[in-house]
Amino acid sequence: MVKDILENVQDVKLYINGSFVEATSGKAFENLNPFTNETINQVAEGDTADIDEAVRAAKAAFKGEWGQMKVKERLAYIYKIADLIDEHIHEIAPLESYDTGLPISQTKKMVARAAQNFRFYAEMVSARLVGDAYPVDDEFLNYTIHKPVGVAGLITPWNAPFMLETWKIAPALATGNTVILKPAEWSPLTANRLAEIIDQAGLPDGVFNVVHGFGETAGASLVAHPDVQLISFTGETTTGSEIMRNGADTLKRFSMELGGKSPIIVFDDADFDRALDACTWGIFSFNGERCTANSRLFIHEAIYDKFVAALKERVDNIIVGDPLDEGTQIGPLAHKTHYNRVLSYLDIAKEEGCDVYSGTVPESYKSGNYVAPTLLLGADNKMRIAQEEIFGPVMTVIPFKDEEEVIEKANDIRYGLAGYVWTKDIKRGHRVAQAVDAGMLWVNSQNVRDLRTPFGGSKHSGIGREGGYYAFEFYTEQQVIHVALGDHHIPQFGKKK
Ligand SMILES: NC(=O)c1ccc[n+]([C@@H]2O[C@H](COP(=O)([O-])OP(=O)(O)OC[C@H]3O[C@@H](n4cnc5c(N)ncnc54)[C@H](O)[C@@H]3O)[C@@H](O)[C@H]2O)c1
Ligand SMILES: O=C/C=C/C=C(\O)C(=O)O
Repeated sequence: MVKDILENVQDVKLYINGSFVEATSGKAFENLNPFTNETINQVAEGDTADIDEAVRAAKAAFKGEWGQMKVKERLAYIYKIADLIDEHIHEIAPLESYDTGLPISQTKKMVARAAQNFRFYAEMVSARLVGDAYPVDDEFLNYTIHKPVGVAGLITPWNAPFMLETWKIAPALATGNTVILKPAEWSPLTANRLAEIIDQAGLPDGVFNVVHGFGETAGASLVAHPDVQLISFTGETTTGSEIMRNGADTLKRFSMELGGKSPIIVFDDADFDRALDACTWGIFSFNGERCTANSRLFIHEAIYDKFVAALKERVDNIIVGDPLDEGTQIGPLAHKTHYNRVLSYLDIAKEEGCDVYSGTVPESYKSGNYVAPTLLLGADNKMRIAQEEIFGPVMTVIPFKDEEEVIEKANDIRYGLAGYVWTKDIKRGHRVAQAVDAGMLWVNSQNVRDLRTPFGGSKHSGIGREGGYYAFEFYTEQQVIHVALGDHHIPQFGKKK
């Protein structure tokens, strides 16, 4: 069945105003399979004209049926999308693996999480999208309501495309906005599948639109469009800055989920085996292309040798393979360009004096974008390989002596997305977690998500938060209504005495 799905992948069109259409320019770009670097299909290359068309449709839908719809009815569509995703996991997950190189066992879980994103926001909106009341004695009742903002522009990356797209689309739609998604150009297949699912769910035309294309053209036009009220962006830090510059003239509201170089700190009293499991999973799952990956390991000097020996054994035994094989733990990186960038960091590591320890890639996979799981040993936090986001299955390993030193080093970086602390000392666990400058910390755990909590980073890792109530702050406009309950005093300007 999977073979049939992949052999029958069609060219991808734009989804605008309820129809699948070619780009206005007639142009298309090639989509490659990271496993073979062969062409999968052609993708319609949207640009300014298509963004204009999509914005027109989204604006009309917002003013029309979708904007007028009762909340219960709107949320029924959101639940329907969740159900349809669940029904089609077994075809969406292989498409995602085919397009990105992510192992199928992991994409299956991510697709299930995507369905959950829709369900979660339908529940959040029905139970929690409430305003506040501010009675003022018997003079006023002031209260707030949340209104959708309008047309939402969502710009997403290729590293976990389906899950990250739905993490934005679900709250944007559930709160009543209309949406234009600009997916990453390296991973268009499942965004297209989502358009088909949303079409099947029967949402009114123009409520959800997908414009494929490049960041510099389609993405930039979406950011600059005066009728797009907000941009939620996930991607690289430098792209985030560029987008903020380009959106300044039209005063866009921004949510920025950006890069990371997150520390995992393992103290000598940590549960050794669990810390080892978490540390390996945290850098090598998603092929290391995870924003919250623990890409900097700080390991206490008393257990450094033993922990590194155990890590090497894991690296030797990780199953590098075909992303569509159930047993595969690491697949090829999403694109040749990114692969070359990640490899360039292995050269930099050698130049900076690290001991580069890599697993192996089976000979039969040499045409894919495979980077073997790699440890950069004997590193110093000042090195480029400790400061820059590599975004591959590569972990920088740094020894430390004491708590004060490790906190300073963990924070000596421009990023602040996530962090992980391993210790059996509960006081130290809290203390160190609170001292790390990052948006999200986990104590004695890998990156386990709770959709209710604020997701996002500090410093150069982002602005704002997604998740739970935090999505309401971003995707809705709070309006306050002041109602006089009696005849309070009004100054009488210009009234003759
Ligand atoms: N903090 C988070 O939640 C989070 C989650 C996932 C990924 N990321 C980060 O994303 C990066 C990897 O993703 P990527 O390489 O796709 O990022 P990227 O910044 O290159 O691209 C992301 C998206 O932005 C678009 N884009 C590029 N230039 C644009 C422009 N000038 N105007 C508008 N849109 C533009 C791209 O086409 C793509 O859709 C990593 O840095 C990773 O850490 C962060
Ligand atoms: O690449 C960014 C993805 C972040 C989300 C997670 O790591 C996750 O939710 O598992």
